[in-house]
Amino acid sequence: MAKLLKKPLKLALVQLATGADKTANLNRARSKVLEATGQGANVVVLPECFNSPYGTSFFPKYCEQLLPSPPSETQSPSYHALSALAKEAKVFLVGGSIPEHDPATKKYYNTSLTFNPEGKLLDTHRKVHLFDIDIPGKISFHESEILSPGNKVTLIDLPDYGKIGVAICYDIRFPELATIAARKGCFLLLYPGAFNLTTGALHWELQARARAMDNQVYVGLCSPARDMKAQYHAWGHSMVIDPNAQILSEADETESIVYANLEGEKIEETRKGIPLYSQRRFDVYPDVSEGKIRFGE
Ligand SMILES: NC(=O)CCC(=O)C(=O)O
Repeated sequence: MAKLLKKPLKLALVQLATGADKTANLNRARSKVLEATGQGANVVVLPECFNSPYGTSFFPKYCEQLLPSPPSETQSPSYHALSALAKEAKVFLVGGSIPEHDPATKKYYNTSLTFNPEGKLLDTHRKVHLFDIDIPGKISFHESEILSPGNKVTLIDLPDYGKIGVAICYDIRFPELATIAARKGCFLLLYPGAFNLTTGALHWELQARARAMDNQVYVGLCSPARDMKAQYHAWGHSMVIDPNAQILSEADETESIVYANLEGEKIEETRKGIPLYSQRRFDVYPDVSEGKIRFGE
C-alpha cells in the first residue's frame, strides 16, 4: 500500500483571538501564520469564522463574495488576504472559515478556503451540516436561520504530501464525511471549529479522537481563543490527534499555536496493528454503508 503521507509534515493550528474588527482579525491572522511558518510549519490552519465574531446576526454583516480577480479586493478582502498570506508565508493555508454570500443565489454559507504556497485557491468547503441545536438552559443556536448548507465532501491534494479532508465544526459529528475522506486516501482530517462551553466540555475531544480512531488517520481541530466578552464563548482547546487516537498536542482556551509533526509511518503502523481496513464486513452491512437504512426505518 502506498504511503498516504509521503513525507513528514509540521502542522500548525492557530487558535486565534478574534474580535469585531475584520481588518484587525486579518492582520492578526497574518502575524500568527507567519509566526507558525517561522517555526517550520508546512500546513497552517485558522479557526472557524476567524475574520468575524461567531453568531447568526454577524453573518450578513461580515459576509463576502468569493471573487478571485482584481479589482475585487473590496468585495473579497479575506479571500485576497489569505491568498497573499499563503504566498508570503510559502505555506499550505487552510483559511478557517468565513461568512460567504453568493449574490447569484442570494444565499449565505459558512465557507473554508484552502490555498497553496503560491497563493492559488485549491478548494472551498461550505459547511455541510448546519449547527442547529437546543439544549434547554444551556445553548440554543440555529445557523439555518441564515445559512444554507454546502453539498460536497472536500478532499484536497497537497502535492508532495498527500490528501487531506476539510470540513467545518458541526460536520465532525457526522462520521460519514470522515470515513469517506479516509477511504479515499486522506492522511489528515482538518476541522476549523468553534464548539462552546456546553458541548465543548462534553464532546470536543471525544469527537476528535473518535474520528481518528475510526479511520486511523491524523485529525486537527482548530478553535478561536475564548473571549468571555463575546456573544459566543468558544471552547478553545485546539488539538492534534494521531492515528491511534492519542492527543499529540493541545491548547488551553487562550490564544496560542498548536504544533505537531506528522509521519506517514504512524498511519501504517497503526493499521498494521489493528487492521480494520482489511476486516470490514461490507457483506454484513451493505445497506448501512450505502445509506439505505435511516433512523426510524
Ligand atoms: N460552530 C459549530 O458548528 C459548533 C458545533 C458545536 O458546538 C457542537 O457541539 O457540535
